Parts: sequence; C-alpha cells; structure tokens
Amino acid sequence: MADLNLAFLLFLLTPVLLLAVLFLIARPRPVRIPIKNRHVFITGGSSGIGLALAQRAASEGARVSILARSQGKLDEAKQAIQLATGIDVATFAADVRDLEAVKRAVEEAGPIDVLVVNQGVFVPEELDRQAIDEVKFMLDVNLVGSFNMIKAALPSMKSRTDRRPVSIALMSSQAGQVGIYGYTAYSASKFGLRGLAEALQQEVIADDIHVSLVFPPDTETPGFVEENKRRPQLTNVIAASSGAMKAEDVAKKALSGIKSGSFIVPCNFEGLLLSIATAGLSPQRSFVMAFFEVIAVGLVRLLALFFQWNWYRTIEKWHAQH
Ligand SMILES: NC(=O)C1=CN([C@@H]2O[C@H](COP(=O)(O)OP(=O)(O)OC[C@H]3O[C@@H](n4cnc5c(N)ncnc54)[C@H](OP(=O)(O)O)[C@@H]3O)[C@@H](O)[C@H]2O)C=CC1
Ligand SMILES: CCCCCCCCCCCCCCCC(=O)[C@@H](N)CO
Repeated sequence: MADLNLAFLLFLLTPVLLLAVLFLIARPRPVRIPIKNRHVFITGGSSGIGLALAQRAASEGARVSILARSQGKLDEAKQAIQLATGIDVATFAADVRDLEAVKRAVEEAGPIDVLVVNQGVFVPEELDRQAIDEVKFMLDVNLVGSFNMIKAALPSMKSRTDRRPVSIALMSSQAGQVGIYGYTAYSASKFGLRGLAEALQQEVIADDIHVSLVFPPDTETPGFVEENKRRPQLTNVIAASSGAMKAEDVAKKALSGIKSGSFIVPCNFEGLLLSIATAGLSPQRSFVMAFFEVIAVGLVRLLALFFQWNWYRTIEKWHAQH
C-alpha cells in the first residue's frame, strides 16, 4: 500500500519535476522586445504580409520603414497606411539582391530596433520543368537577399547606444518546415533561413539581439494571387493540409511572436503541430512550450506520418489519372 502511494506520488511529481528542470534550463532566457517609439524596418513592406505588419507596427506606435523594389508600390503602401492609421512611414526603393543598395537604405533609415526580413518570391513548379534561372531567382531573393539585409543592418544594431533588446525576424513559411511538391527551390530557400537563424542567434545573443522565424501557411496576399495562377494541382492539395490565413492575422501572430522574442513563431494550429514536429535543436525560451514539446513530440511524429501517408496516396492517385 505504501509502495502504491509512493508510485502514485512519483507519477504526479514527474511533470512538476520536468517543468522545474525546463524552467531552469530553457535558453535563451525569456525577453520582451517593445516596439513603441522604436524603429521597425520591414523588407517587402509594400505588399501582403509585410504591408500588414507595417500597418500594425505603425498603429502600435513604432516608427516604421519599408523597403521593396518598386517605388510605385511603396508609395501606394505609404498612402494606404497613412489613410488607415494617420501615420507616415519611410520608404526605401532597393533590391535585396544588391548589397550596396541595401546598405545605403539602412544607413539613410537610421539605427534599426526590429528588422523584419520579409521579402520573398515564390514560383511553384516541378524541378524537372523549372528553369534554373527561376530556381536561382528564389534562392537569391529569399536566402541571399536575407543575408544581405542582415549584413547591412547588423553593425549598427550591435553598436547601438540604447542598451534595450532588439530583434531580427525572418519570414519563412510552413514550406520551410516541410518540403512540399512544387516547392523544391522555395522550400530550400526557406529551410536555408532556418540554418541562418539558428546559427545567427548563437552569434548575437551576447549583443542582446533576438532572432525570430515566422512560419505562415498559405496567406491571402497579392503574391499569393499571382502564385495561384500557376500552382501545380498537387501543390494546392498538399498545402491545403494547413488552412489559409489573412495577411492581417499572420501579421498579428508575427508581431506578437517578435515582441515575446519567440524563436519559432507558428501562425495557426497546424503550424503549432508542425513546430513541435520539427522543433529539433532550435532554441526555446518558454519552459511551458518546451514542456509541451517534450510531452507531445512522439504523438505529433505519428500524426506527421499519417499526413505523409495521405500526401503520398494523393500523389499516387494523381499519377494513376495522368
Ligand atoms: N502569401 C503566402 O501564401 C505566404 C507567404 N510567405 C512569405 O511571406 C513573405 C511575404 O509574402 P507575401 O506578402 O505573400 O508577398 P507579396 O508578393 O504580396 O509581397 C512581396 C513583397 O516583397 C517585395 N520584394 C520582392 N522581391 C524583392 C526584392 N528582390 N527586393 C526587395 N523587395 C522585394 C515586394 O515588392 P517589389 O515587388 O516592389 O520588390 C513586396 O513588397 C515572403 O517571404 C513569402 O515567402 C510565407 C508563407 C505563405
Ligand atoms: C505534424 C502534423 C502536421 C500537420 C499539418 C501539416 C500541414 C503542412 C502544410 C504546408 C503548407 C505549406 C504552405 C506554404 C505556403 C507558401 O509559402 C506559399 N503560399 C508561398 O508563399
């Protein structure tokens, strides 16, 4: 009887002990990154998710700068934000593939507190059919362009006199957590951002710079409308495993993830499952999230295998019909 009581007590204590251990070891330590009266610099800020983020940050009292290639689209975005919030944002026309141009923009914009590297291009097609120039285009804009942006902003972020924590956020995609049919180049570019982000966080933690990686599902944006005109049917079906979101909702999740310094920022419920399934060795500041990861990882892996089973069945059927 005494043994049974002891066993029961241990059973109850295990989660409490686990929580206590995780509380002690979760790294990096929790942080808050305020944006009010601070400078938020958003690439790809003239459209879609970037524009929604710019508007939200502006309405929360940040000083906002947006960067994109087309000055025309930047002007329209500036006007839209002015109309919606009464606030003026600064615009910078530059291509992220051009390091010198990006450096000039960053210098002109002034010290950055929150850098959101959000620009991205997506042209889905089977690799066998896709021109190598299109592959390079996606890698250049999404991955190399992100390196350029960070290289340009990092020196002044590190040497800031204001000692408050600052942030570098990268816009990935759920296709940066799992490879999806039609997305060889796009997924590669977004998986690349993860390696960049994990390594960078270790390099800049001593400077109180905090890295966030945002993983949206399909999101209603001008870019998505374009993409849909040529998306392979199988890409559509597989991507539909995660519900589509509105740009404003993604922006809301992204900004709250950034402000709480979360390394991984999922945007919907499927995204939360994906983030647990692919947590790997990514940093985790929240001991509560760490607890759920440890508890759920086995079951979520099982669920992931069911998803793959379903996707491969769809692919087989599609081939049988074509
Ligand atoms: N919409 C979706 O379904 C999803 C999108 N994402 C990611 O979110 C991010 C934003 O996507 P979304 O809002 O849909 O995109 P949009 O196509 O609507 O907007 C893209 C923005 O990036 C800018 N941009 C594109 N190329 C460059 C470049 N070479 N240099 C500088 N700026 C550039 C565009 O302006 P301009 O053309 O003038 O340069 C525009 O401001 C991307 O990284 C995308 O991969 C992730 C998951 C889902
Ligand atoms: C463990 C259980 C997991 C359950 C859910 C799995 C769902 C995976 C769906 C992936 C969808 C990828 C959409 C990419 C959108 C995108 O980036 C393009 N629109 C280009 O912008």
